[in-house]
Amino acid sequence: MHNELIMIVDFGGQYNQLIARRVRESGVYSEVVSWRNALEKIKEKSPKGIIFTGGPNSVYLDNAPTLDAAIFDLGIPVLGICYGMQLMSQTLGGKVERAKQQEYGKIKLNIENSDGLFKDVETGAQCWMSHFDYVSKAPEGFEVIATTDNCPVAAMKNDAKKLYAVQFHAEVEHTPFGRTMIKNFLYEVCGCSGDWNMGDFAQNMIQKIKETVGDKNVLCGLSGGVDSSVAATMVHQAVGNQLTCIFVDHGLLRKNEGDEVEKVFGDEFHMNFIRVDAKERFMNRLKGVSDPETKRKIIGEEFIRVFEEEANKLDGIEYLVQGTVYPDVIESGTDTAEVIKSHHNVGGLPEDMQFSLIEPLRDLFKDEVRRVGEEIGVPGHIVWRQPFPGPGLAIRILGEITEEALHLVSESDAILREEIAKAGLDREVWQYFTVLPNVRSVGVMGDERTYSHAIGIRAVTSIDGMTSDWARLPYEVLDKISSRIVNEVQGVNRILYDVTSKPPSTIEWE
Ligand SMILES: Nc1ncnc2c1ncn2[C@@H]1O[C@H](COP(=O)(O)OP(=O)(O)OP(=O)(O)O)[C@@H](O)[C@H]1O
Ligand SMILES: O=c1[nH]c(=O)c2[nH+]cn([C@@H]3O[C@H](COP(=O)(O)O)[C@@H](O)[C@H]3O)c2[nH]1
Ligand SMILES: NC(=O)CC[C@H](N)C(=O)O
Ligand SMILES: [Mg+2]
Repeated sequence: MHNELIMIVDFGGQYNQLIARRVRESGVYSEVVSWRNALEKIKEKSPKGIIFTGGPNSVYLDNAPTLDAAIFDLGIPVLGICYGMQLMSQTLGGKVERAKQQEYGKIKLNIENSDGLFKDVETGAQCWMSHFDYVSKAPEGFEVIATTDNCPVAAMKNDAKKLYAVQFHAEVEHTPFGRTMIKNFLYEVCGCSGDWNMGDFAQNMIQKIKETVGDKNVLCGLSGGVDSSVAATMVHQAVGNQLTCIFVDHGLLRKNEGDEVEKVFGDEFHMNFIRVDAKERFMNRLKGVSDPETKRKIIGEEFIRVFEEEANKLDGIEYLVQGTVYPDVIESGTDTAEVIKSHHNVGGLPEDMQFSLIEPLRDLFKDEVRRVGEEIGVPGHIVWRQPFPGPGLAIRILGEITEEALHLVSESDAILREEIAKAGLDREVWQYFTVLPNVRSVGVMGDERTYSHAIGIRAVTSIDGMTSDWARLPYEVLDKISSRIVNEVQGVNRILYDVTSKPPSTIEWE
């Protein structure tokens, strides 16, 4: 029942879970642990290999994250990436310094030895770098296996001790041979056989949920979205009727969404389903609030209060299931990563909550959740729905949420969705919606001056929501959407198209 495991030691880098998913994609299970308790966890779980991530610190400064050198004597293969390589070097007697020439972006890699780690990788291949510091001298016993024009040790290894390290980020898409290299580490170095896949993940998780829940009852926050539908289906397969799903209509949903969700869950799913009309209480609490983080925290708390009230009407509810996914966790801030925005279901949770949480998808990215959904039989039209954030239209209205603002956003959004569907782009574009930036400008309609709202269109392509690019919607489609919105939604006289990627923007505007 126990799968081969690769342990990923987190030093606070931006792409840590990307490493985890590359490993999983290659057929080996992986988990991320903080550097603070890494040694203990590694001893407890005996992984087949260890990967050190990148991180924002410099290894030679006081208080930089570090590790007991004993980790290198366990006989378990280690791959250090960026900060991880620098830490390995310094700990084992090499030298790390601030580079005169920092490397950021796409860089050519000169490979000097292509056995093992670089099997099937051509010299001169492009890799992606992001560092100020560099290894100026490899530790004794190490062979330099790659360089770049500015970096004398871009990769190094000590075959006898099974220690490997690279300065570049093998986990990002911009290092095209990264997947091959990670596979080489797993299969050539660690000797993994590849005994893991998404189907196993789902079945193991269902078993684990069954054991955790026992004979207690469970509530699930169900939005009708991808993540909570997949989570609810897993829990339903684990404990059947002990599960009750609660769908909160907070008045911040898209046009007709409440009725559509109720219909789908009534017709296609055979779970206990309750729809709660909570518009008034959400609107009351949000009155006069315009700060984005305050909105998120209020919404996060109010969701829980609604769940608690519903739980008290039922018997023996101990657990709350949420469809939390990894980007919700990392963007809400962790002990090593910065807060980008408090997702209502993680950073927005109140401290005094009466439930224990069950979040079966917490370590996964959206595209992985979709694969799990397909494995366990969630209908395609739900698995491939575009994401919609829990705080809903509240974070697409900049400033205070009023009835007028809600009307402008939901009506314009309905037009946008209709036109995207008509153009057959709804699978191609990852997420698309309108926002109310809360600016007015002058226009002329029917020979009269107007001073009305602008509406922004946001449409992005993405794989996992962690990074995204603006979608190149055809001009004709944009034209149609623009003219329909200004004609059909009173109070709008200007349409903007958001042409920023993430980073530096985020997908939502708040
Ligand atoms: N209207 C709602 N009613 C009940 N629970 C909700 C609601 N909106 C969000 N949640 C809870 O918060 C979690 C996070 O919301 P999020 O929008 O990220 O996921 P989702 O709605 O399930 O999927 P998607 O990303 O496809 O929209 C959900 O999985 C669900 O548990
Ligand atoms: O359930 C959610 N609760 C939230 O508080 C939240 N904030 C953003 N999102 C969704 O997450 C993805 C990444 O969004 P950002 O680039 O705006 O951070 C996008 O798909 C967003 O729609 C949220 N989902
Ligand atoms: N991306 C990283 O891991 C960076 C490591 C270190 N902070 C440097 O700048 O060199
Ligand atoms: Mg949602």
